[in-house]
Amino acid sequence: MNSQSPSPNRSGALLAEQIKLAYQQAPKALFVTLIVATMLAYIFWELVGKNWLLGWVAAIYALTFVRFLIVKAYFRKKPSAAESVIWGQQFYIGALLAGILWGSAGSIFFVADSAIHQLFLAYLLGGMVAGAMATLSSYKGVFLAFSIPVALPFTYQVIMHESDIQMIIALTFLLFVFTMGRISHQLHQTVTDSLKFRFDNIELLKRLIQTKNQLEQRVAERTEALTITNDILHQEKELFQITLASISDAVITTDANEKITFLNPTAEIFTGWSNEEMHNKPLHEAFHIMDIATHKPVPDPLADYLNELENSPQHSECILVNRDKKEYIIDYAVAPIQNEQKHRIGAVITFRDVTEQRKRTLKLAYQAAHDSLTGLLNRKEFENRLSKILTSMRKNDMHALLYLDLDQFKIINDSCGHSAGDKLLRQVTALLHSKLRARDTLARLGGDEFGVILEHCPKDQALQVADTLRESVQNFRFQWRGKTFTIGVSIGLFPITHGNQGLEHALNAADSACYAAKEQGRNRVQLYQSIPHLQGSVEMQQWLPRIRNALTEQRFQPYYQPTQLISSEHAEQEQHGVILLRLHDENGRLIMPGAFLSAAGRYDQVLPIDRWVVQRSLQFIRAHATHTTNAIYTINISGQALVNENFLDFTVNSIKDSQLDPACICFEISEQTALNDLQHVIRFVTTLKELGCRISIDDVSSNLSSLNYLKDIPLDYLKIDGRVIKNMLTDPVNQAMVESIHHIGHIMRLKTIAVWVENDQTLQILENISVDYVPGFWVAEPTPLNASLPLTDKKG
Ligand SMILES: Nc1nc2c(ncn2[C@@H]2O[C@H](COP(=O)(O)OP(=O)(O)OP(=O)(O)O)[C@@H](O)[C@H]2O)c(=O)[nH]1
Repeated sequence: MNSQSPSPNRSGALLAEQIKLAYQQAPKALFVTLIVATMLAYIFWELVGKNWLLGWVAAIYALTFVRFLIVKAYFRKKPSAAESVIWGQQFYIGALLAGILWGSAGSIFFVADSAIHQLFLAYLLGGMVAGAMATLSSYKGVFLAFSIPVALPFTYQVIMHESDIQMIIALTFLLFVFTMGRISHQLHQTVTDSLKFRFDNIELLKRLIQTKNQLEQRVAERTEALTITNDILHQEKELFQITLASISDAVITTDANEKITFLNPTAEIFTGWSNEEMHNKPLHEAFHIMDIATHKPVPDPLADYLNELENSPQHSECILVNRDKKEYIIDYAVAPIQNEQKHRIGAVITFRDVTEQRKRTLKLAYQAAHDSLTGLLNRKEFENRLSKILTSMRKNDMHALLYLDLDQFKIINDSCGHSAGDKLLRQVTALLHSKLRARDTLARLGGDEFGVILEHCPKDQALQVADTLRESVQNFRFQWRGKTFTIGVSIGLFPITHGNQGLEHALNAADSACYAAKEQGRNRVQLYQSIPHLQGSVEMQQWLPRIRNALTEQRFQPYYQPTQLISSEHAEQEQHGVILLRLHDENGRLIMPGAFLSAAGRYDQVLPIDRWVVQRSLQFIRAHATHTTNAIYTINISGQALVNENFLDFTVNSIKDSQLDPACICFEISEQTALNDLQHVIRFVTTLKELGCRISIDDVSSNLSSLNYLKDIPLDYLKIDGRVIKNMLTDPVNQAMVESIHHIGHIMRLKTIAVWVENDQTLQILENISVDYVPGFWVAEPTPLNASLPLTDKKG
């Protein structure tokens, strides 16, 4: 606050202080007044009238007493600044009255003829004024209120006597009073200034105290906030430490200079170093890692991440070599630690052991790419590698693809069991391996089929390699429980050159060549290019989509050919017939089964065809069962269908669903099929026989060993091989064979059927032998099955 322009509050306080100072001086002044008044009365006792003197003294004493009481009341009351004004006025009046009384003393005690007494009076009144100057100056105006009444009566008295001495006394007295007035004014000013100064100091002090309090408060608040922050930081640190200690991942933190600042317990276990040992050590001392592929140390694991600090941590796999030189495969990630200004102040490396996981992954990958029996690559992986080779072919590259299929491997399985077959496959694998270069690829493509890729191997050299393989397999002797077996291998060779048509073509070509090798008598190498009916093989491949389309477009057509009963031994009039299969091609031409069945067999399409045939035949038989009684319909079943468990279930269910009498259905299988897989055939035949169906066996020759096997199959009909019938007229041996087959058949309680009857003489001989039935073109042409028409034949 500015001391030059005090505020109303402040000027009130200032006045109150001045009044207070005046009151504080009052007791001493009043006391002195009493002494001086008493002394004055004593000195002038004899010189002035007693009444005036006593009256004056009584008045002084009374006034002084009253003023004393006021002073006392003031200190008791301790008035506020506002109340002080009244007290000041009372004080003022008291001083004025006192001044008037002392002024009256200047008249009462004036001794006109005694200059010494006048001088003494002047001295005494001057003393009172001087005393008033000292005690009343603090309160402005009070000094004048006292001094002027004191000075005037005496001055008047002196001046009235008009002597020089008295004039001098009067002037000197007035000068003194005036001087006292000036001093009083200055004193008042000084008191006022010092009071103001005091107020300023108090104000300043107050503000200082206030500021100090505010500062203390802020310090207290800051301290409290700091304490809370410290607490939070401490808790977070605790949480951080506990989290790091309890997580299963290993964690290492570094500062900006890649010096280690912390290792969590998992990291301690993996690295073999403790947190204390590694504190402030370079990262690589604890985190010594190597590249998985090259096995070379990774010098600075953080280097790759420096440019990617903004990105989320990238994971990498590497080998961690610990303190004891033990190696782990780890998956690790690096993340930067940044300050608020985004400056890197360190890094966090987290890692975990993926050794087992990696081993499992490798194992799974290995299993996915390898054959479990032989350990060779499987077909899928073989195709992958072949595909890669084909796509990376350069102009002059020459490779070769071999397709190997063991010959008569089934015999080993059938006669010695599957485990023997497995053993043979493993031994053949080792044998083939030993004949190939390390860079060649050998794979097991399925069952007894192998594939070989001979990289950078021209055709002639590949032919030599293929023949070496073939010869090794041919010379190989398989031992099983004291017996020795030999096998062969048929190999198809496809030279891979720049501009080949891709993976599928290469595989099909090698497969076709292998198939051709089989066709030509097995145990040989067949070069794809040199197959004269190569085009035929390619055509065969084209049958796959055609057969599929024919099935979906319902272009297969069943035909029916009746069989004639020629034996007179039979009283019953059974009507027999065979259901045959034909195909209408895309242009409506009729295709015989010989054209597509081998392709169907090669490309696994026989089963869907057989299913279709069974279903359509049963529909047809059901439709005609009302027209014809005692009719038996023969349906041909392929070898692939016979060994298929689902097909047997399908057939049984279809017959049950058709609600036909199973006795009117006859299933026909070929002798070769029956002998190939006797076990499956017996199961198939027995199941259908139990259902009530009949079974016919086709193409039976006079091979005694095969007839011996057939004893075990519960058959109804025996169809004599057409090639034997055909030459009966010219070859008596054939006729004898037919007789013996018929004879054996009858002994086995089977009815015999002779096929390929092309003339009446043959028919006559067959009637003489008492063969039971004769089918074929000689009897009746096959006719398309039409559900609406009754069956007809040439019989009779
Ligand atoms: N032991 C054994 N046999 C298998 C395995 N895989 C398939 N086979 C059999 O291998 C045989 C292969 O059949 P084919 O190639 O038609 O028989 P093959 O006797 O070699 O006849 P050709 O090849 O015409 O000379 C079938 O009998 C399968 O059951 C296997 O892992 N172990």
